[in-house]
Amino acid sequence: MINKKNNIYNIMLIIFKIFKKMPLLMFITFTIPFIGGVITFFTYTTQVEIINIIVSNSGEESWKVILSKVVHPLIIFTSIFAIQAISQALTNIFKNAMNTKVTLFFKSEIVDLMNKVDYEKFDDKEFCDKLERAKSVVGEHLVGIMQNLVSSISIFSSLLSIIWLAATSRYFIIVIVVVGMMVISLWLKLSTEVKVRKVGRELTFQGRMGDYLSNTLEDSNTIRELKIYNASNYFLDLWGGIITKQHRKRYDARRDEIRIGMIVTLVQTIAIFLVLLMLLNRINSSIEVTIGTISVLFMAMLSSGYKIMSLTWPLSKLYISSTKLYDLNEILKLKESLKEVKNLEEKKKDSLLPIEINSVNFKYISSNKNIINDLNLKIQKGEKIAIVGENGAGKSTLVKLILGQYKASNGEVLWNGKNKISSKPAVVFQNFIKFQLTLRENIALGNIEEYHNDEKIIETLKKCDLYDLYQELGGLDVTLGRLKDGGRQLSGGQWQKLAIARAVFKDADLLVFDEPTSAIDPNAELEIFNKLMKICKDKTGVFISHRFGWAKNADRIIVMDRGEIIEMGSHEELIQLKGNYYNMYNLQSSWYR
Ligand SMILES: Nc1ncnc2c1ncn2[C@@H]1O[C@H](COP(=O)(O)OP(=O)(O)OP(=O)(O)O)[C@@H](O)[C@H]1O
Repeated sequence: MINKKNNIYNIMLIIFKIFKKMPLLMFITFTIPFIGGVITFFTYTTQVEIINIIVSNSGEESWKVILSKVVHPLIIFTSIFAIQAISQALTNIFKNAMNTKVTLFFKSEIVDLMNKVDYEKFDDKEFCDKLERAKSVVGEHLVGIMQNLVSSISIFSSLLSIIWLAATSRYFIIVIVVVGMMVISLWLKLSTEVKVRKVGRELTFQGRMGDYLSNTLEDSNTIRELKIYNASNYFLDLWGGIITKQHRKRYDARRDEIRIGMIVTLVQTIAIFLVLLMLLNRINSSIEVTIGTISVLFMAMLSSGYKIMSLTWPLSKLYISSTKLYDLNEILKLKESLKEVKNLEEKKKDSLLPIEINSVNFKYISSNKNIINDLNLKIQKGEKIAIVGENGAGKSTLVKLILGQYKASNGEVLWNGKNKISSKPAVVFQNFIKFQLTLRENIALGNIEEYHNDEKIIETLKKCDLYDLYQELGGLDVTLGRLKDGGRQLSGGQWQKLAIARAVFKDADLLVFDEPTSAIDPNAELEIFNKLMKICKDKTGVFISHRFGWAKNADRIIVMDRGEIIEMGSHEELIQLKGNYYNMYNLQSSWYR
């Protein structure tokens, strides 16, 4: 049984996914450094050849004759170096291309999942945590993983070239000793490196805490307050305690590393000594073993120590960082299971109306009580409905059910007689988005097909009281917000009007406004509300607020309390009823008198 949390399993899974997506690019990116490393073997063989030529001719020939004999292997030697330099440059080019594609691929997979998954999933804490961790992997983290993979391949293949060189001695036991030395040293070094890194990771919270305390201690405002309470020493002790603890843990981990480092050096020295002994023993009995082979293999084995050290670095990093790949794999698995869920295809001609809510109960995943209780409501085509009620009454939840974002726990919601929503209404949410894009984009995102329809955009701006802003900006393509240097800052009210304009631009037959005027001052509020009523003249409008003043002009006012509709009717009817609406209306209107 495979442990799904196993780091290596998760790396393999991600590599497989990347390979499926971009087989050629991945093949090239991994193959070039591999070849670059393996051809080191030919630098060794030419070195062997050069040394052998020099040794065998040193007594008899003049230096010019020797030089003429080594010219050929020297040319091969420099050509291999040139090929390795080119392969290095090519690896960097392909690596960068692959990093960009990999980031784009996984990011779009996550965004796609977020679009497809039921809205309710975002109330599931476990899902949200997993999603956050998966998102954090994509980008820098994944790029780091790919870099480490490529570096590991390159170093690993250069180690292979040493094994290949050992194999040329035609003495099998030498290959075993060389491979054994490499495996043992790599395993020992890798296990300690992983241990040290794990300690580093465990210390990240302590590190952040230490930084926080250290910065706090140097902050003049904090010093002022700590001085009053005479508490600086407490903070100093807290900080001192943390850094001493960190130091001790790191020291323990490093002490192990030194011990293992000594064992590794011992293993390598013994292996080199053994190989040397075996080769010297065969020097007179075989033509395969020459001074050249011995000296080059000796130097190559010495350099393998350094290569193993440099391989443990990317490998241990790869191992540690791949713990996060588990979350990414889990999220991608969920995406696979949603493959069948096609993005809602907008059938603009399909009307959503009337909307019938029949005996609906609703409860959030994270809550154990009903937020909507046995609610019945019918919204007719062309109606303007105001939903009012105190904070937490369930107004926004009811709207989420109307929008089809959440499914009723009991009962049914029908859109034009169907239990599935087939087109999207236009909505202005309480926490609307301030897109740091141009004025045009902020409106056209409501209906991207009309992106170039300047006339319609300007008409919408006029309807939503934003024509002055448009004139002041001098065009539709001016960037809004803080992101761009010189970008135009807007007030909260202006941003809210933009969100309203975006919804109006959509041309939907149902418009929903969840607290559409909360950021707008009371004087402008009534004006905007009256405008919204006009905008919705031929449409159906659902307005939510816990302010009662502007609901007067709605065809029907729904008063909610604790998930139930407690009163329903026109303003006049509810005033006559002298119930909750009457009391709250009078109370709120007294604030403005
Ligand atoms: N995602 C959620 N998970 C769990 N409980 C929620 C969630 N969203 C809202 N609630 C709870 O449901 C109840 C109704 O919230 P809702 O937002 O529908 O009220 P509201 O009438 O729109 O309030 P307000 O006027 O403050 O916006 C509240 O008790 C709230 O805490």
